[in-house]
Amino acid sequence: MEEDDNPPIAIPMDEVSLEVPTEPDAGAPVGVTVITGYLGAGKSTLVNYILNAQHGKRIAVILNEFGEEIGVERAMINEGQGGALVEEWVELANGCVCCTVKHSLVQALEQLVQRKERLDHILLETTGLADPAPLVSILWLDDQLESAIKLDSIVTVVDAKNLELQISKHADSGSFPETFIQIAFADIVILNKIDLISEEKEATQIENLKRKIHGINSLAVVICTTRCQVDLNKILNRESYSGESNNRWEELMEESKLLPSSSRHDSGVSTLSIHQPYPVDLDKVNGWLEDLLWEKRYSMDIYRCKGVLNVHNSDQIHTIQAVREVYEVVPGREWHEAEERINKLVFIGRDLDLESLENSFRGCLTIT
Ligand SMILES: Nc1nc2c(ncn2[C@@H]2O[C@H](COP(=O)(O)OP(=O)(O)OP(=O)(O)O)[C@@H](O)[C@H]2O)c(=O)[nH]1
Repeated sequence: MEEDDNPPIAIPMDEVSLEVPTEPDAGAPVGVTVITGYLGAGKSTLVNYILNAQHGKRIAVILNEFGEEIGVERAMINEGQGGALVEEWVELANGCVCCTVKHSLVQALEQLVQRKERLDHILLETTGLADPAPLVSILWLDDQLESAIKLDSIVTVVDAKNLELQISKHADSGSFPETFIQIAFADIVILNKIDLISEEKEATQIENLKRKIHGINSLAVVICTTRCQVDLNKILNRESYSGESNNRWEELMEESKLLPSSSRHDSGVSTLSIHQPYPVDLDKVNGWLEDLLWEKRYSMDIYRCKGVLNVHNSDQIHTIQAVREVYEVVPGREWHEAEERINKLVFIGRDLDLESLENSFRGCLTIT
């Protein structure tokens, strides 16, 4: 099949050789990785690569033409161990992803994982979906409802040859094309088509592109590929939305070159972080998040927020996760003795204003 041919709606995987390290426990929800990316960036190439790789996992791939009319769709599942592809029917309501489809999609996913042969992972390619947020929040919320599936992470494929043009063309225009939004929501960015960059310029161009990606989303892990040939360990079971993954993104926050002091107000899509050592009142933090995310009191368009909180009278690290207006604050492990108790919050969005964020957050502190 040509890569550009119509792909099947859902497909799973053959047995394989790339190792996916952690054995999922039988009762645990099956992880769903959402794949986004601009037209032609290489999403189908990634899906085909995974379908043909040797990793020994049963991975279903669902390709969904959001924005198109959606009805009953075909799903194909490989029955492991060199077995034949089995077709499934995934029933999706017609309509927009913001309303009916997302619920029927979750139901369809749940039916898929309730088959007698357990799936190890699901990839959901979101062709035609400019903004993954509605889908992401419903998958994430569904996890909170303890269903058979859970959102694992968002992978955005970008075209290394065209990214610079796409970004610079829209940088000052006030329009925010898919590329910005898709990078802003990404936990992992696959910087694909590296082969199309001339060899002598490769190192500097890659550095430059990584800087641009991190300028939009400092927390994204960037992986360079040709034809999306990526180590699956790096994109599956990342648990980007679980409290357990805090250590990983705490490290990222340390490593990422966050730029609060140089860009105090950025009208584009960017990342900002705030740091405060004093303990906070949890109720006030909830009120503050609702002001920010629901009421948009400070006129910022926040796509993602991640962070840790030093909560008054608590020895537990509390973590914040937000996707657009949906947020949660969850208590996690205890602070280690040697650890500096601190509030660290990272925001990814448009029109971010450091001063407003810092000033308003001060209202949550129990010490002023
Ligand atoms: N040279 C080169 N070509 C690539 C690479 N990855 C993908 N392609 C080609 O780029 C074209 C687009 O790739 P697709 O995988 O179809 O991209 P897509 O994101 O699924 O595209 P849409 O479904 O149209 O959104 C195809 O012709 C691929 O063969 C790469 O790393 N290098």
